[in-house]
Amino acid sequence: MQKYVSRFHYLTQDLQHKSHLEQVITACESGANWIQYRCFSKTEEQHLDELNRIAEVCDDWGTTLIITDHTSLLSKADIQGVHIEDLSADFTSIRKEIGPDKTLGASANTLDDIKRIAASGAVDYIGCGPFGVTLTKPNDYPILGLEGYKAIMAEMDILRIAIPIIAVGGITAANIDALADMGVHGVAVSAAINKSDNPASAFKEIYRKLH
Ligand SMILES: Cc1ncc(COP(=O)(O)OP(=O)(O)O)c(N)n1
Ligand SMILES: Cc1ncsc1CCOP(=O)(O)O
Ligand SMILES: [Mg+2]
Repeated sequence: MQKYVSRFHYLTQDLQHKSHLEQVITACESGANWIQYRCFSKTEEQHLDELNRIAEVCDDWGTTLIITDHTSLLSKADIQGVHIEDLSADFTSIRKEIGPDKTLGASANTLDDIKRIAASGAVDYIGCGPFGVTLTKPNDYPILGLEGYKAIMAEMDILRIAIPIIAVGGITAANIDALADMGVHGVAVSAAINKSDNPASAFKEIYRKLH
C-alpha cells in the first residue's frame, strides 16, 4: 500500500533549553504536517510519557507523528509510524511486527543502501544523507552534496526504484530550491530550525520554499 509521505519532515532534538514537547508545539503552530520525535536522552518510561503528550498536540493539529527507533512504542501511543536509523535493520521483520498501516522510514547513505531497502518492499520512504555538515548526528559517512543526490536520483530512475527520498543532514532554507531541482521528494530538517534564534520563523521560511 502506497502511503502519503510529507515533503517536509521536521525532527525534534535533545536540547538544553527547550523540551521536545515545546519544539513540537512551535512546529505545529508554524504549520508542520509531519514531525519525527527524535529523542535519545530519556528512559523508556519518560520517553513514553513525553510521547503521549506530544501525540495529543499532534492529534489536535492533525500532524503526522513518527518516532525514531523505538518500534515498541508504536502500539502504546497515538503515532503513525517509526523511522529506523539502523542501516542494517531487518525491515521485512519490522514490517511484520508493526503491521501494514504504520509508516516505516529507513536511513541510507548510498545507492546500495537504497537498493537493499527498496528491495525489501517494506519501507515507505528513505532518509538519505548527509547532505552537508551536521553536528546533530556526526558520523563518518561522506557528504553527498547536490551532486550526490543528482547521481542517486539518476540511478534510481534507471533502476525504476520509486521510493520517496528525503534529503537529510545540514540542510538550511538556502538549500531547499537546489535540492528540489535534484528530484528528491522532500527534506528532513532539525538544527537549522531548533538552533535558530527564531525557530518558528526558520520553520516557516523552509515551509514556504517547499509549498
Ligand atoms: C527523515 C530521516 N532521515 C534520516 C534520519 C536518520 O538518519 P541517520 O541514520 O541518523 O543518518 P546517518 O546515520 O545515515 O547519517 C532520520 N532520523 N529521519
Ligand atoms: C537524523 C540525522 N541524521 C543525519 S543528520 C540528522 C538530523 C538532521 O540533521 P540537521 O540537524 O543537520 O538538520
Ligand atoms: Mg544511520
